[in-house]
Amino acid sequence: MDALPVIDISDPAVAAPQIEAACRRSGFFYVTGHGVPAELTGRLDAAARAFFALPEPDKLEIAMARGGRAWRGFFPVGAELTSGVPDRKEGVYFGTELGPDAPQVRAGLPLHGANLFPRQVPDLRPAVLEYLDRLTGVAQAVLRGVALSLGLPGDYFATSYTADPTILFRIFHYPPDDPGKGGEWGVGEHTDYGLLTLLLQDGNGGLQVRTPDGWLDAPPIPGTFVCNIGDMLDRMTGGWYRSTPHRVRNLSGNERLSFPFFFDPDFNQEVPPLPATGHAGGQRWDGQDLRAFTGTYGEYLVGKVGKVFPELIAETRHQEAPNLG
Ligand SMILES: O=C(O)CCC(=O)C(=O)O
Ligand SMILES: [Fe+2]
Repeated sequence: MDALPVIDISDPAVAAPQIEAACRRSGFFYVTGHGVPAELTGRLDAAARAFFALPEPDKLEIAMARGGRAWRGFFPVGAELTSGVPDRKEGVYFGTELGPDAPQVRAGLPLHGANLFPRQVPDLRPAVLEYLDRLTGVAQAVLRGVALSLGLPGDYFATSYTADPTILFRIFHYPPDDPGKGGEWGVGEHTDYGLLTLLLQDGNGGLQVRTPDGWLDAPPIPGTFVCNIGDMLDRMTGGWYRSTPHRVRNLSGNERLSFPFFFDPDFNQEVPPLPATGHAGGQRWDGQDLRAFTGTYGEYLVGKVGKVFPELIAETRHQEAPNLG
């Protein structure tokens, strides 16, 4: 199979047929024409590198346990499980910045709240918050193209499922491979949960995508984001657009950083099939039937995240959160 396509999203109507082809074929494509300045991504990268270079006790000052049910903060290498196996990566979890008076926080919704930022690297906070803002615009533009590609009005998502989107953002650090350990996975094979992921990766590479023809590298292309569709878009299109398995292994010998931005449906909304996209999908990679699930996106997400961080879900249960799947 050929390399993944590069799609200019500056005019979503022009991009729409290319998006359709990419989503049908591999579910992955590179996004260009997004307008996010290199100055901002450079600032974000520099601040993130400064954070991961701190001694572990400094990083643990913003440990996820401090984030409580908002599920924000730092986790060390080995603390996150993909498909039941610990990943060779460390990272920081962020999301939409909400203060204690936000209605979602008052209502005790899991995954909502204030971010944790390191005091030692003051540049990280403004870079992350600015980045979340810019990437929200990019995601809405891509979804405009997705809507048009499905024969829906361009603002279909922006006026419904993503009028109040669920936004999660992570910064991952993949240490160089330890040759003695035989090529551990930074992230094991998985699909993403929501609508769209926009991934900024540094120059080291290591992301692989499972296509019908086998595993394909998604090498870094400067100035682009890697975009892939998640399980909710797969479900909404009845499998017409595929949420594709992918994984990461850092064999570069360098410190790899990546910055996945997850753009997902409204936490409180159910996610039924889209109108008039009655295409037949085939059997999914892991045999899971995405249509079997009923409930809100938030319920789906909390159930999924609990498998990745078993301790956190236990803590959230302890606090008697509603609606845990
Ligand atoms: O780090 C990467 O390149 C990909 C990360 C990823 O797939 C994820 O966080 O879902
Ligand atoms: Fe992923």
